[in-house]
Amino acid sequence: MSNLIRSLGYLRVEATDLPAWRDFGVKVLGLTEGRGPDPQAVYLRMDELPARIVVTPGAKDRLAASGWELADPTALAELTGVFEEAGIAVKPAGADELADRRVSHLISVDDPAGNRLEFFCGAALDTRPALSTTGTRFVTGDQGMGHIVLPASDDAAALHFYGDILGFRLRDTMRLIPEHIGLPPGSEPLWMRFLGCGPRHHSVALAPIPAPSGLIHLMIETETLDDVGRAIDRCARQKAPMISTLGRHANDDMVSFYVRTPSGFDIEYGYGGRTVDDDTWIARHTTAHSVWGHRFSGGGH
Ligand SMILES: Cc1ccc(O)c(O)c1CC[C@@H]1C(=O)CC[C@]2(C)C(=O)CC[C@@H]12
Ligand SMILES: [Fe+2]
Repeated sequence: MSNLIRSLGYLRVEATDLPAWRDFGVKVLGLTEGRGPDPQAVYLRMDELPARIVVTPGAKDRLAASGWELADPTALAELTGVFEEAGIAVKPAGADELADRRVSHLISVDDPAGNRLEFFCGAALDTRPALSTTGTRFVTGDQGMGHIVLPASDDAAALHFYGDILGFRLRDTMRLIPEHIGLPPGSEPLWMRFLGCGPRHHSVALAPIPAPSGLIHLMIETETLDDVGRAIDRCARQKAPMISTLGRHANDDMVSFYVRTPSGFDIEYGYGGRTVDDDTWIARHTTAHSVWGHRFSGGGH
């Protein structure tokens, strides 16, 4: 058990259509375009970090890596030791990768399902404020940039890696109905695991749902409900494919909707998620994904 990771820091996405991503990020999501070392990349900001979503040109649309923030080089060295003890291959970063990500220290590993994770500290701060042209403000800080849902077919292996090795805490479990995720009825029970590393209810969830892009969704959270309502209006205006209605999740209380990105995974756009205290939190188990709403269409979920 390490308990060294503070929050979700950034995502690196490879995409085939960069102009579509710039428009989607800025005009639909209300993110702010930043500048960075790669003139071909699209840097999307939410706060004082130089970028939270970095989109680089690629032959395929895929999540290249999620980046997780640690407090300092001591914590990162400790985590490196935890991986080595567990027999997990650690790839140190070269000077080019550090410069590209604007962090002082970085290592990367693959989880048991093959999802690439990067762990970093010493992120650069951007002195220019991230002023969204849509007026949107995002909830980040010690809650990080949001949460991600990653594909993981082996439940026990995923729980061991994220729980026992990374030290994430299991915050909730949901039983999935096979028909809801496009599988034949009556097969084995399927579990979705929600884990957290800080005050945010979950920073990562793991689901046995295949995802061609390597990501099921990224959740980003706004400061007001009106920010979510205005984003729904922008989806309609920009013809961005909303794949769920507005709803409130049963576990983290988030009021959100889902929209498809140009890379085929989804953004959950939410407001009002709960924070938890590890000293008093009790992990529960549910079969209902929402208190109301979240009717999915189109995308198959
Ligand atoms: C159930 C739930 C609670 C809080 C969240 O932030 C959250 O994203 C979810 C899961 C939504 C979930 C999904 O990501 C993939 C497709 C799923 C499994 C469905 O088919 C219903 C719920 C969907
Ligand atoms: Fe989510």
